[in-house]
Amino acid sequence: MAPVRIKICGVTTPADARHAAEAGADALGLNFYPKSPRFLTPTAAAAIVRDLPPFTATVGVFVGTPMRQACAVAFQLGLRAVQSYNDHPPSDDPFPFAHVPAFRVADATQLDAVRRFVVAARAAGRAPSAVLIDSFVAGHMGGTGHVAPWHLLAGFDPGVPVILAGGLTPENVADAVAAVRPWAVDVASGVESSPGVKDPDKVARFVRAVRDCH
Ligand SMILES: O=C(O)c1ccccc1NCC(=O)[C@H](O)[C@H](O)COP(=O)(O)O
Repeated sequence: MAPVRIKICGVTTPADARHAAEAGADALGLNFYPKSPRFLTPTAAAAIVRDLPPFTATVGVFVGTPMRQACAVAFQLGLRAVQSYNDHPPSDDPFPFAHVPAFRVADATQLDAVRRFVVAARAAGRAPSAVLIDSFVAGHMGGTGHVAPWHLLAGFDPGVPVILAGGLTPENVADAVAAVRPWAVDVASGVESSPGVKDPDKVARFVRAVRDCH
């Protein structure tokens, strides 16, 4: 099995970000959603990006932001990817950024919507680089700590890589990988001591747990 990639989402300080990168995270999420406890201004995000080792990917998290505007922030900061929560394929080409639409899933119908999104985006020449599947919690866009429906996701193949998010922790991530076989895993609250504050020990244990998956 190819190694499962790891994104640590919602880092809020250069020290937390650097530690996650040094612990072995492949990617870090920088959250630009003002209602999130993990929210960053572009200036604060720039300080984080500047301080990272060279080979760690940075992903901008945007909720309801027009793609053109999200790409402008990504361009300014030199981000690798744009994770978006818009409900339809972008009408602007996110090139040169990897586009990762995020979906909050509670039932099988919503997985059909993910498949349809990928087909429509591909037909428009804007296939996503991956899709992020998160749990559905009414009134919350992400970072909820609630587990996604792994049983629905086993064998789910939308035609692009799947990033599994939602309620992952150092303790349950190996079971999640065994059940879903995702291309990557994503965690925010499960490696924190309080909202927006990463716990270095939890981050290191999360990365080790994923690296130990076979
Ligand atoms: O983390 C947030 O506060 C957040 C708020 C609004 C939209 C997205 C958000 N996070 C995006 C992520 O990719 C999280 O890692 C994902 O939702 C999983 O979070 P968690 O269940 O806390 O691990």
